[in-house]
Amino acid sequence: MDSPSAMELDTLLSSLITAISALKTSMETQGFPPFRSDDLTPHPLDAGIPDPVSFYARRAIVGLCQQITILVQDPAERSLVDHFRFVIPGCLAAATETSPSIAETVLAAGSEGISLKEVSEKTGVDAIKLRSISRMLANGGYLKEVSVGHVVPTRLTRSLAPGGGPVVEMNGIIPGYAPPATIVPQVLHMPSDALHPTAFEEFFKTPFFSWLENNPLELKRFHRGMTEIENHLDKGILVDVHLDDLGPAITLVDIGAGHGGLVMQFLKRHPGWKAILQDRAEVIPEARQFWQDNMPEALDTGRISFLPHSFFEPTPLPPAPEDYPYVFLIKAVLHNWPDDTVKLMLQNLVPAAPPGTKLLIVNFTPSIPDGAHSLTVEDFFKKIKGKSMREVQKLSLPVPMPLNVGFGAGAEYVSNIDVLMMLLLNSRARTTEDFKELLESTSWRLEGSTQLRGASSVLRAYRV
Ligand SMILES: C[S@@+](CC[C@H](N)C(=O)[O-])C[C@H]1O[C@@H](n2cnc3c(N)ncnc32)[C@H](O)[C@@H]1O
Repeated sequence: MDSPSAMELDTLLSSLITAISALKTSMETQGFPPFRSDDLTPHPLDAGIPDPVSFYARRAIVGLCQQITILVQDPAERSLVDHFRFVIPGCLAAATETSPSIAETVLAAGSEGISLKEVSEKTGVDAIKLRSISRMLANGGYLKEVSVGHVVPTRLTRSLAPGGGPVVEMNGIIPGYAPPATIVPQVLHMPSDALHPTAFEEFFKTPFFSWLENNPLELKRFHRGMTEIENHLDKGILVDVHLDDLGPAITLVDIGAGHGGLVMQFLKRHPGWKAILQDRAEVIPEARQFWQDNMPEALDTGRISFLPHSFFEPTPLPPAPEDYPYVFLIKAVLHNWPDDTVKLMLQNLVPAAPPGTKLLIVNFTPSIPDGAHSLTVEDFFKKIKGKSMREVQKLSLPVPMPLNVGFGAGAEYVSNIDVLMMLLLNSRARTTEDFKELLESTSWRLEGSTQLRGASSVLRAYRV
């Protein structure tokens, strides 16, 4: 008879085979080429929005592979490997920061590859350091050492080369966001609220956003990195958020709107809608210019207007016209603030929100454990096969067994952001349960949440 641990491994393996075969079938149906680690051209699944089966199959494969790793590896070795993970960002920064960078030099060499000696000459990186760094990069799949001292690029090398993804820009601000992690034990007992210093403040003696404002170079890279993250990890927001049921005539009020790029897409999709973009006064001229450049007719017809106002103060909005009720939208803002501040922000909308007013929150949302269920990976892929994302959203399926909560490592990025927000801002990535509590304490009720193909979800609430 199988021992219990052998059975667990068997279940993981058969689930993995199911997920891989779902991915392969989906790719073949769409005429996509197979993945190849030496393919230097972007794969169609890495660009655009993947179909639902491919999206979930990739998540399941990553999650299951990690579960297999942690099941079979010596726990002491596993934890020691995790302990040393802080060396990885250093190597990623090393691969991107010189000019030319290690990554672009290896990528430019093409499939023939290049000797580390040549990479060292071209980039100016010390040959001995380069060897260690490149071996670490090879462990992560960012390049491959095919013979001693000779490396070839892989399909991941591009992600570290200029224009390849968010990491190239984000590496620039490591000196800001990595050091606070070193003092976590010293801040563990401090409350995570607006009244107490963050790990960042304990380390740098200044709040994170002030530090950014005082470091214009980092600030520039931070904003570029944010845009890249949205382009790469939250591609699903526009296509997967469906708001038709809100009615043909509403006034969307975007709180902390930035330029209001998503609102612009919504106004294009819903010709009867108007919108108000609220942000700090200094952001409004840029936002107005963005609309002037991209949708000037919305300015001319008054469909878009701007409200310079801090969300820390009660809204100055007059009651909405009856035929154009307000629908509030808060996108990619709340994860920057601790709970007490978020409560204040939600409370500040109430004066302009008669009972029934809708509120949409688009944010990173870590999963919570599903209730008891028996849905397996095999059932999951059978149920979503051939379905559109909208149909999949309506099925509201739990994460299939034996995957860990939220597909585990399949959605690891959200856990990274959760901890980063703790370190920098005494905040967190909030689950639906967290939001339920915050909303209920501020005259709102959570109606439900919808998963998107990306790192975010959309939560719907209404004013009670
Ligand atoms: C991470 S950005 C998100 C922008 C936009 N919602 C998006 O998804 O692209 C956070 C936004 O909050 C705004 N913000 C920060 N403090 C604010 C305040 N006190 N009142 C209003 N907006 C504020 C910032 O100016 C910025 O536009």
